[in-house]
Amino acid sequence: MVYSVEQNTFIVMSYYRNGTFVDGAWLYSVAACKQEYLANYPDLEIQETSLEAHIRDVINRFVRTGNVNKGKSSGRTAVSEEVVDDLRERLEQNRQTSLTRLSQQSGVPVTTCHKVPERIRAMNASVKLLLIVREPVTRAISDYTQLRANAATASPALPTPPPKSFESLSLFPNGSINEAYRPLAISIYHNYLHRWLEVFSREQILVVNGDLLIEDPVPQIQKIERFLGLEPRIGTHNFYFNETKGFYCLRNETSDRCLRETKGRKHPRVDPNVVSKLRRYFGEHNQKFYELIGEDLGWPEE
Ligand SMILES: Nc1ncnc2c1ncn2[C@@H]1O[C@H](COP(=O)(O)OS(=O)(=O)O)[C@@H](OP(=O)(O)O)[C@H]1O
Repeated sequence: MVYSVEQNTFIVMSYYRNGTFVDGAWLYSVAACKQEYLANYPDLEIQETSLEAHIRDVINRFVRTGNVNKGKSSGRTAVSEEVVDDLRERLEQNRQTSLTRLSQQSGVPVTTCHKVPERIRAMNASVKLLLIVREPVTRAISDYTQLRANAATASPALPTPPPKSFESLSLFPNGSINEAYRPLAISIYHNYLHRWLEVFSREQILVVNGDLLIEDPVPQIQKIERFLGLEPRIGTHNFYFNETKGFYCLRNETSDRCLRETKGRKHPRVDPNVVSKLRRYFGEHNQKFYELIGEDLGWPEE
């Protein structure tokens, strides 16, 4: 069966329109999209299983290329979370991969990341941005924990090699720091923030302390409300500490809701000497970051 551009466009719109926002994440359903498609095109004879496969194809293509139909691409690539995860994984597997090669493998143009601030300004020059940062070593361990969890679930049918420790990925055998290890590199915040400050004024960006957001969310959310010029509505009555999860969860008149399991994973124990070494390494980078934001976040340097 050949689908028209109109039908494929309908599929993409229906798929995303029927998404639901649950526990801080968007969930999409092929089944809901299929039902809507069948209701909209009742006269077409179609096998439901082949329609499901087609919906998946169209969505994958759309995510990969930004197009609903096969054929010549517009040259623009939609960089979805999946694409970012794919890039990360490729880098994890082979840290020597050049940007050019990575770009060829993934279809993401090398310059795409560099253009994001300009593209956002082109969309809305007075946009307000939130930058949530955690102490860089904790962030790196969080990132490592997430990558390890993703690798374990990626292909459950295949035997996975035992995971490497955070220590062995962060340090070379001679004890020097592996600066190319992505979870560490991404924690050097000034490397990224300066691009945004070339495009947006400092007043347009609110830096939120992610560690305080975890410990005591209400004051941080209230800061965000003020920054966004929203009517103050959030208070302590909106949160309760969930002992099982070990994090604050949301509460309103009708329900309680925690962030999903992938948020707030237990981190592995990391050798305190390695943590100290990494904190010393981040010291000068943190100072550069503080200078850019005009605020000292007081992250430990040992
Ligand atoms: N209330 C509440 N519940 C659960 N988790 C919370 C909460 N507030 C902040 N956090 C922290 O959010 C971290 C995950 O957010 P990320 O932005 O790193 O997630 S992701 O990379 O987009 O998946 C996640 O990091 P990890 O603890 O390393 O899992 C949490 O510490």
